[in-house]
Amino acid sequence: MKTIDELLAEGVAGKRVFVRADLNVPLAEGLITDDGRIRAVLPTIKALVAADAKVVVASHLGRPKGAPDPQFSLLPAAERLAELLGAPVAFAQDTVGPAAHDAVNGLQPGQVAVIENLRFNAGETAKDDTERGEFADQLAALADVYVGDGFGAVHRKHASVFDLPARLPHYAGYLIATEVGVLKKLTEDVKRPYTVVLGGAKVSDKLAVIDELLGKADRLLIGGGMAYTFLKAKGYEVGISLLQEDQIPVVLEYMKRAEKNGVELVLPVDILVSKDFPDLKTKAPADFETVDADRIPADKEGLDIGPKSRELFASKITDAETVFWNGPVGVAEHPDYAGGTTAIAQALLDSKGFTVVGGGDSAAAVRNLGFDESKFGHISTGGGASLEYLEGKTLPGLAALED
Ligand SMILES: Nc1ncnc2c1ncn2[C@@H]1O[C@H](COP(=O)(O)OP(=O)(O)OP(=O)(O)O)[C@@H](O)[C@H]1O
Ligand SMILES: O=C(O)[C@H](O)COP(=O)(O)O
Repeated sequence: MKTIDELLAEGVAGKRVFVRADLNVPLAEGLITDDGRIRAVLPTIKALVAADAKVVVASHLGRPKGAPDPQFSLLPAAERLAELLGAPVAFAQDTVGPAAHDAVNGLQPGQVAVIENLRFNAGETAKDDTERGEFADQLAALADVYVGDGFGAVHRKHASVFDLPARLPHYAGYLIATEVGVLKKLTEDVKRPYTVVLGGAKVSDKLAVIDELLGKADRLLIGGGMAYTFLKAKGYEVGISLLQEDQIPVVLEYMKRAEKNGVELVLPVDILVSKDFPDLKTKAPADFETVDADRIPADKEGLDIGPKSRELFASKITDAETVFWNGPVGVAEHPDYAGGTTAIAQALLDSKGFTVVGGGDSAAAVRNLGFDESKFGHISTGGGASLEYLEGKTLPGLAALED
């Protein structure tokens, strides 16, 4: 894999460099609640600016359905990027149309433009190779060189991640190089006990990862939206909690295999439940109660792990030599449901081992809850991406950067 240092050594002045970043930041009413993913790509952008490249930054944001959708505009991210760079950033209101071409053609060496959300185009995420390829051709027309630095999206076989680098000279940016360097440590010679904590809301994406982790981790702690499919598989009522009903047979097989392999599979023993999902805008106090995990009322949903679970999970984290954590264990954006996630973050800090936090929302939760990110071994910008890397899968966005 060629790195950006090689590109800089070859000389990039006046060239149009396409930087595929992951600027998929959490937003509340159009305001960025955590800019960690933007800050993470700054070293690459700054180096290209200093080398007098014309820098074209592209990313997805959220999951729009292949057409423009104002709530997913990248404009707030472009504005924050300008603030962080301390320099103007041009913003194109389309991705490969006339506005994008105008913005790129208007760049002077050392200037930066951001093009609109890649997923406003169906070609970006298309399953069909030809459709994705056609969109990649349109993106390629905007640049001379490709730098892949959107680590959070390298597990996606998308046009800008997988097909575009095949069409341009391609290099890995500093963020990807750092992320891969750290995560590699967790795939080679991992120190034991090795605890993995899984939470979050992308349940169907992340359940599959457990398959591999059952052969690698010593302890698997399941919280967040993922826990309810396991509790349901145990025969418990889960009310209106997040549930992946079709995955129950898979989860039952995981539970059997964990026992056979001697992997401790730890589920919450108590849950904070409510009739309503909390209001994340007003953060108005929630109406919740704490119940044992086998006593979730049929009309309520689980929104955080309870105090007994926090203690149980912490005990499996603090004496581990290696800890990987992806996904808030509750709806941590709301103060009433942030207690579980706070307890997990604190347990990682109390652990004597090497700790890695992975994921956009997990990293945001850690920072927004007031933890000092420098105290963790590594905070990865990728949740799904880091999990799939740990699974040992070939990630399309990394494979595409190989020569
Ligand atoms: N019990 C729950 N019910 C509903 N949502 C939950 C629950 N627990 C956690 N969540 C939500 O999960 C979301 C984060 O999940 P997600 O899987 O996206 O994690 P992530 O760290 O961002 O990883 P990635 O980078 O892959 O997106 C948060 O918005 C949080 O509110
Ligand atoms: O948040 C993430 O994990 C990345 O930005 C990828 O987003 P996606 O899961 O919508 O592809």
